[in-house]
Amino acid sequence: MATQGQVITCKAAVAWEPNKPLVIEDVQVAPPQAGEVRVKILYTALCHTDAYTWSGKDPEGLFPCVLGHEAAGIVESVGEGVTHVQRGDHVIPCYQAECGECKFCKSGKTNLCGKVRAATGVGVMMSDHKSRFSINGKSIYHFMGTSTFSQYTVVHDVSVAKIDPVAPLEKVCLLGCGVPTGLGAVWNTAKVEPGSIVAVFGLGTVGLAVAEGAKAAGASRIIGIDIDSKKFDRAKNFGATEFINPKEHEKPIQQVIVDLTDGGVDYSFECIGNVSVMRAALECCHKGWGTSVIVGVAASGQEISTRPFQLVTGRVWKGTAFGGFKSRSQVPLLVDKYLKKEIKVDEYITHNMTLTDINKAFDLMHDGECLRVVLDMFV
Ligand SMILES: NC(=O)C1=CN([C@@H]2O[C@H](COP(=O)(O)OP(=O)(O)OC[C@H]3O[C@@H](n4cnc5c(N)ncnc54)[C@H](O)[C@@H]3O)[C@@H](O)[C@H]2O)C=CC1
Ligand SMILES: N[C@@H](CCC(=O)N[C@@H](CSC=O)C(=O)NCC(=O)O)C(=O)O
Ligand SMILES: [Zn+2]
Ligand SMILES: [Zn+2]
Repeated sequence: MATQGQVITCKAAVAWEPNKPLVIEDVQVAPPQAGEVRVKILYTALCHTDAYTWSGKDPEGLFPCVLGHEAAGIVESVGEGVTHVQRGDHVIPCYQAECGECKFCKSGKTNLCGKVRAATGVGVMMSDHKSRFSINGKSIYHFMGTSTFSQYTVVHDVSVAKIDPVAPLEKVCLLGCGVPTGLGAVWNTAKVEPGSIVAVFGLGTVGLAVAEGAKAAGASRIIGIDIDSKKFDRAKNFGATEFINPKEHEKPIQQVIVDLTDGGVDYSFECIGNVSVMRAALECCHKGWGTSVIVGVAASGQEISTRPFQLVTGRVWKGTAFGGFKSRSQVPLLVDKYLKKEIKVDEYITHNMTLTDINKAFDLMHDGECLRVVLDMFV
């Protein structure tokens, strides 16, 4: 039955309130308006940023909403004026847009895009400042411009990347967030050179992707740091060469690392979202040139600090969003790299479940064994 131009009623996991179990609801998804695309989401993964917003600590978290931003699907219909994708295209929704025309996109200095960010930060579509999701007339907010915990979602056309239809959607959904973030933090943000010494704080999906990216960049030592030593064995397969558990040391972790590396590392990456660790990650960098990249998302109200002397003496503190990748143009290239077996993706998927099990899937994320859970949206 043709659905184009019609409201679609489908299943979605709705976050009615912070921290309350998500509820699988029948939601109405309005047709895409001009400059919008309605996507049938086939697979979505869960990212810790979904859990962060759900917790109520995200200043941009609005409820009720449909969370989710790491997914893959097929275009169901497009609104007026949309030319770069059409019905049937395989796509990855991109929480970081790329319009190619705004001040940010044209700067050549950042992957951030300004076109729809104000609207996506308040859970609505740009054209009319309204949501396309509702339940019996009650409006439900969008999230990160993606809302992939729904069988159908509406995104801005600048927030969707067309990919090779050969790619398995149940795998490449991961290229919507965590894996590109870690790889790009190394390749685009830090620009790690061959022979570098790298420290990775936090060996979840993002930290492992940092290790993978650092190995590909030719780093000579990749030091993995985690408070859970069970993470270490697996991290070897992603490129980490040595491991430190801060709990097993009396000295501050930055001092332990400085002592082990003749003065500090060339590059460090914080992949946790803990502001104390962010400080340690900066301070374990080598005087004169060491660069630390903040990747983890810290909750509202948290602040970073260090002695300014750390920066005066040449250390550099940076951050990265989506690993600095320009989404619409570079996500398809990452898919191609996966198809050529140049980057890992399957290895980050530890669990496969269904949309109905989404609350169990979130529980699993606290399990030390879990990296990414992929949900099949239509089982
Ligand atoms: N900047 C960006 O564009 C993005 C940021 N993120 C953020 O990256 C962070 C990491 O994401 P995932 O890898 O999925 O999370 P994860 O929870 O799977 O991994 C975090 C790891 O840090 C370890 N850890 C926790 N506290 C620690 C401490 N004090 N010292 C050392 N290790 C510690 C945990 O044992 C775990 O292995 C999250 O904050 C997430 O929101 C995720 C995607 C994109
Ligand atoms: N709303 C949050 C912002 C959290 C954040 O920093 N998000 C990252 C992506 S995390 C993905 O899993 C990001 O890319 N930020 C840039 C952006 O434009 O949002 C808060 O206010 O804490
Ligand atoms: Zn994410
Ligand atoms: Zn732009």
